[in-house]
Amino acid sequence: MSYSYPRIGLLIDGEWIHDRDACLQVVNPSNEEILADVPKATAADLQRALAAADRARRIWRDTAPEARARVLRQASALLRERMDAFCQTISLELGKPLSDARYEVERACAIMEWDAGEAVRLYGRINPSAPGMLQLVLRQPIGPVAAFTPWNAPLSSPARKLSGALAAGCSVILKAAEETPGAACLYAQCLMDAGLPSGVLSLVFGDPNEISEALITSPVIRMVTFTGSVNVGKRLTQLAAAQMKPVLMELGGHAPVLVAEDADPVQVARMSAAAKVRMAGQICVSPTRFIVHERIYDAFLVAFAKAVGEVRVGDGFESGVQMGPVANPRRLAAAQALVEDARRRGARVLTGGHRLGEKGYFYAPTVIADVPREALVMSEEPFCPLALCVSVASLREGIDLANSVSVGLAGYAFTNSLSTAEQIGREIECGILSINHFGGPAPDMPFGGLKDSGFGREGGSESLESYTVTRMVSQKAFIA
Ligand SMILES: NC(=O)c1ccc[n+]([C@@H]2O[C@H](COP(=O)([O-])OP(=O)(O)OC[C@H]3O[C@@H](n4cnc5c(N)ncnc54)[C@H](O)[C@@H]3O)[C@@H](O)[C@H]2O)c1
Ligand SMILES: O=S(=O)(O)c1ccc(CO)cc1
Repeated sequence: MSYSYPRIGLLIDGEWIHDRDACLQVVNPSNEEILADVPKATAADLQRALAAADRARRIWRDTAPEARARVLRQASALLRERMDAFCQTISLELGKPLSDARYEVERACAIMEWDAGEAVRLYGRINPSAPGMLQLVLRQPIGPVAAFTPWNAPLSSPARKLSGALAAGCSVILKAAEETPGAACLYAQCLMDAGLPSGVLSLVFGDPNEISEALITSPVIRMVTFTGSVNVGKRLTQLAAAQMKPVLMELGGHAPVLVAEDADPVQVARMSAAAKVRMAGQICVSPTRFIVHERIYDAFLVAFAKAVGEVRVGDGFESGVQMGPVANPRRLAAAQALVEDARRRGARVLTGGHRLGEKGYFYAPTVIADVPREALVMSEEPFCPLALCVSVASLREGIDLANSVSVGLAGYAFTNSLSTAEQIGREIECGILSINHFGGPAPDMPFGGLKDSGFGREGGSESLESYTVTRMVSQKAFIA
């Protein structure tokens, strides 16, 4: 069966542009076939996108919040209508199993519907004052936003950023990932078809450094939002700081999973296997360091290696496949190098630890036991299906190990003890903690990290905060 992949274009001021040199070819990571060329925005294209965002800024700011919410809800309805096209596109460009792609589309819809509701709840306040004086606190759109999204969530990452910014009343220029541009193009078309005025959204691809430099240093752009690696996040933050522009940074993680001595090791191992292979481990909240109490460590390892070893890996279009390939040869090389380094330092590979097949970027889901603290993989985000297991003698040792990395995004813990759960909740340094499950935050909960994982929150009642400024207006009833 053949599946169709969208034509990739730049969307600037309501017009799709295709006739540009290619900056990259999109490759299907399951079979290495070329899917499309990605047009490279020129410097003049970026200037046009900036001019459009500047012009549309006032139009969208002054559009009633309920009308903005209607556009987002209508776009969400279109996503559901076009579900098959989205799922096929995501599976083609990223290799995700179709069921995971469907989850991503549904999550994008839920995020947009949440933000649509928040658009009409952007309350200011009236401060108490003497008669004849009105003191208003207003929350207004910050202005044009430059948004940068990565390849691992080709739809839900752009949806997260666009729906927050658009709900708040900002125009946006999105640079989505060149590696997975198809879902972003389909998504931009849904927003246009839902009635978003021309120029409020532009979508560009090209050289990431050139684009970030041109957008962030332009006086038109008032705020920068990025999801991706810590290194790039720090570079963009420095660039924005030099222009006195605020940022929202959703960066990497290295999530610990604390398994306390009172937890059921077999049950936790089975749940851990399913969570580890989600998105082939290429997600910032992926559970990575399994920190297990020594009394249940061996039982956990046996059950974990068995469950991970049984995961069905393959092309996302095959039925029953639980994990697809990694996204690109960079991730394959990273997996191989991190496993070799851990092996050299004395870690035991219990299952996986090698590439699968020669065509496509498949890497076997891997469990590594007794990983020394100094192994590179204990501090570098693997962003591939590697699970690292370590035993600890006490909860204290486990919490200290969990907190020993420079990032703090997601964390997980398993225990049947209320006091253990309470201590972990208080002491683990991460922005998102799930106890006794691997679910992440729904759209009504704030998502974001501590330390090098970035700052700002997406989702929750905080969702629109980054995209607004607070202003005060005081108004006397008469001129004294
Ligand atoms: N937090 C996340 O969701 C996330 C997503 C993707 C990658 N990553 C991290 O990145 C690591 C490596 O992946 P990679 O090789 O794709 O990483 P990378 O840092 O090279 O790229 C990540 C994303 O940032 C974009 N990017 C790169 N330079 C940019 C710039 N100057 N301006 C704007 N955008 C820019 C890329 O186009 C890509 O979409 C992973 O190991 C992981 O740690 C994190
Ligand atoms: O699938 S999700 O949990 O929504 C999710 C969260 C974060 C990111 C960014 O890495 C992608 C997908």
